[in-house]
Amino acid sequence: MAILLHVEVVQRRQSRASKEYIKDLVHTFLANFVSLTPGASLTDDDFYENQELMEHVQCITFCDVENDSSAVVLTECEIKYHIYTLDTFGAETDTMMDSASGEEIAAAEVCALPAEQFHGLWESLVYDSKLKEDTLRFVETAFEFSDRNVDSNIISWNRVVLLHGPPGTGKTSLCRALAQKLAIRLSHKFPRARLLEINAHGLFSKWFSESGKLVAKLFDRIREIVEDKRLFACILVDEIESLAHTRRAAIAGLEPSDSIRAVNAILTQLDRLKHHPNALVLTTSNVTGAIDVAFVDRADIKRLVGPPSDRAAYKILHGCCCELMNRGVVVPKETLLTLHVLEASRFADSEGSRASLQLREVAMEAAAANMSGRALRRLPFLAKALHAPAQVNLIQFIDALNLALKQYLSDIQDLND
Ligand SMILES: Nc1ncnc2c1ncn2[C@@H]1O[C@H](COP(=O)(O)OP(=O)(O)OP(=O)(O)O)[C@@H](O)[C@H]1O
Repeated sequence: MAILLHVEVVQRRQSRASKEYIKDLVHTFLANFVSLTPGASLTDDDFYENQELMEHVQCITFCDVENDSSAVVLTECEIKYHIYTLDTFGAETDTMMDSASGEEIAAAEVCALPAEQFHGLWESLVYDSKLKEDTLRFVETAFEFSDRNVDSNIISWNRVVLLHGPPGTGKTSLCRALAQKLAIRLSHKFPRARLLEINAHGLFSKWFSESGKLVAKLFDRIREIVEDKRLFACILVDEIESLAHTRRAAIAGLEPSDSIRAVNAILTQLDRLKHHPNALVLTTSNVTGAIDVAFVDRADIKRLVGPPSDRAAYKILHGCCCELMNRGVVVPKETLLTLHVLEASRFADSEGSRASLQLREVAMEAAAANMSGRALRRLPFLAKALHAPAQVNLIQFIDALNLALKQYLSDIQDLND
């Protein structure tokens, strides 16, 4: 069976060419390649000699659902093209006024998709399990069921996703990346797409005398958006546990009891969205135990998102080092081996593998300490700022990464003591 390869093509905003024309252009260009690596992208640097591509295309990314890293042979692939432009306007904050206190609350952020700010986010997230692919497939299946009018009384699905796990493991980023990916993949059905991020923590971190009304107003606005059946709407509720926290505080008499009503209103309103086949609810939580059982039950897919394993940590640090070499921060540009190549050589020590093996040591130590993806991505910055000479080569930089990691672990230890 042929491998399905999705080729995502970002068309330049100023290009007026038709999608069909861009598709032919890219297809002809790809005939120059024998194999491609899923997750890889081609930009100006890779096709600057092709005038037509330069004029119309900003970036070409390859993704296949089965395989996230090893190369695929083009003649064995069925290629699906997705041609789109990126929205550059950024997010718009939807504010609401609590008329009793006069305080203004940022209730939601709305942004048109696919957005420039989320470009490449999907590819930058590294997980060992098939978390990204599974989540994407789940949502695609939910939309297929809706398309085929599968009776939801017989097979129930709500188009609600819950990602939970420790802070900094990429839950919010994954939700945003998923929304962007779906906006691209489902554009034949939904030519327009929006991401609405509800600030649950902001709405409930403090009691506003009119929380109930604010929730109602917020969902009036969301309903207005989802009424457009040709628009795909992703509603992201970060830190959903803050709803449960408010409920508990109200029951304990620490908050006015009508705050329970406001929280219940959010849950009911989220529930109602399931009647809109163009709406998807994405939620995240740092603490699974504290989430409302009523809510957990509604989510079709609940996935634990943990800190990167040593393999994922290596991939993340590998990507960081390559970026710094590409930008001339670490010079000269040298080859860092991928994990596949290291494994194939059984981690044999040689001139060409030394830097990679040292980087792997750092990755293994970071993973053993359960370092979050967020902390890991910050490590190269700390290494350059505090532990590297002004002119730094790759081996020196990996030494600096090691020192930065040691410092991080000792700072964490001090905090825990
Ligand atoms: N597995 C990962 N692969 C690559 N990058 C990661 C990974 N996990 C986290 N990051 C990076 O860490 C940063 C923080 O991620 P994000 O805010 O999405 O995490 P979170 O789990 O939602 O955190 P919180 O619960 O504290 O809000 C992002 O820049 C993201 O790119």
